[in-house]
Amino acid sequence: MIEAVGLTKRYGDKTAVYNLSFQVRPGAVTGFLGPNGSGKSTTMRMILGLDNPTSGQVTIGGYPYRRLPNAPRQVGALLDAKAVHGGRAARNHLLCLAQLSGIPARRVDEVLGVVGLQDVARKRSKGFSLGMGQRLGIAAALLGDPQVLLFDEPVNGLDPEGILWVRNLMKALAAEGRTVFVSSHLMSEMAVTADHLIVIGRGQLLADMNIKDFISANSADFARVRTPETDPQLREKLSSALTEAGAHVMPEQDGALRVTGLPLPRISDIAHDTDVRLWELSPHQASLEEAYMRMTQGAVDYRSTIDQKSGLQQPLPPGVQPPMPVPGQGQPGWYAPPPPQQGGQPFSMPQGQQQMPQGQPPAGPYGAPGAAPGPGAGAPNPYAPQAPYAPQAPQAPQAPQAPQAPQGQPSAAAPAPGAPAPASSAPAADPNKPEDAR
Ligand SMILES: Nc1ncnc2c1ncn2[C@@H]1O[C@H](COP(=O)(O)OP(=O)(O)OP(=O)(O)O)[C@@H](O)[C@H]1O
Repeated sequence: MIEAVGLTKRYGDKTAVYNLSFQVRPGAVTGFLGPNGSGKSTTMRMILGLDNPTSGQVTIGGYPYRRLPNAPRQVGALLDAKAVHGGRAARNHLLCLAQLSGIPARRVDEVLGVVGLQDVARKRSKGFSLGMGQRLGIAAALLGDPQVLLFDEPVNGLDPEGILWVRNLMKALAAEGRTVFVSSHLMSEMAVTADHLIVIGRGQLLADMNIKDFISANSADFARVRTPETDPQLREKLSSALTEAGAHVMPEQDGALRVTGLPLPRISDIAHDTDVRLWELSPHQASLEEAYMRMTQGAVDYRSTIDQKSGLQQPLPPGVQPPMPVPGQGQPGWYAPPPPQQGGQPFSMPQGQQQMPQGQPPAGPYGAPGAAPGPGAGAPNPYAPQAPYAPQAPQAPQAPQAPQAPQGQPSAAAPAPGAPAPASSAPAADPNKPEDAR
């Protein structure tokens, strides 16, 4: 188990992590989420002894990483896939790591097979693609057959087959009782991989809960209502009647209406009373992405602006409307708060219609996709069936409270021997400036 207590890290004036306390338990995949610059990599570096906390502590199995007996056999990590000697062949890179940790050489061939790199084992890693580099980093993490594994953005650059493989790998490792802590910005992937979530924003804990609880706590169910396309006036008529009855109604791109704040039977009654026929009236649950966006919207530091293309844009032809926002694509305002709802959820999802799948770890050990038979490639390749996942629309954001400005001294990074290299850094900001809110 990984346990952080009051973990704080400051780089000069910049507070990267503030007073984080959480536990990452064995036997589950724990997703580590947060916007860019929220402190995920910094936290992982502190877990691995690559950075010293300014205050607080983090332990693995009760020990700080640097005091862990034979740490590389107990903890494996992928922090930065580029942190390899590019002139060294993949196999030699792993052999060096193995020798440093007293791991037998045959294990190197095993992990090369597991990640599907056996055919390029003797090639220099500087010629590797991003995805091949990720696979090599994962191989290094698995080398010591550790009980605790940390992965920072492991699916970066992987092809769809590789993403599926990593998903199954994480689940299989957790099913074997290991502690698996994985950061990612790919919400759809996290939704089908993680059992538990730790979410941070601006270095502070925003949520530490089961993934299903996270979605229900941060999103509202909604109804999709579709009126006959042949008569657009019916849509307007129903929309006004629903709004009058207290619903929040948003048009969707395909002509349907997204309705929150009223139970399904009430929507049906209103449609009947206003003499509007319905082509669809269906219950929906928000996705992890929508729940995440809602929770973290107030903690996003780096936000894009609309490209005005000043002087470059052709005016729209007469009668042509600008495109509508698409749910889940993050347009400003899409996650705006809906009006208050009475009694919480407008309606509940019927049993068996929950869209968040639970982890379904493959029965056997993990294997790489497309791994040709070779040294150590004997592991079966479990493409476990995946539960369906249908992203739906977002709801209201809740701005997290701005952290207090903690007092403390910056401390220098000090990599531990045999541990992965730290991730890159960015310019510091003044934590006491109002716009930084730290
Ligand atoms: N060595 C460093 N010196 C100064 N500031 C740093 C250093 N490392 C990280 N930071 C700052 O700490 C904050 C957290 O960075 P960190 O890399 O941990 O975020 P992250 O959540 O991993 O981001 P991303 O999702 O973009 O990878 C950022 O504002 C970053 O600029």
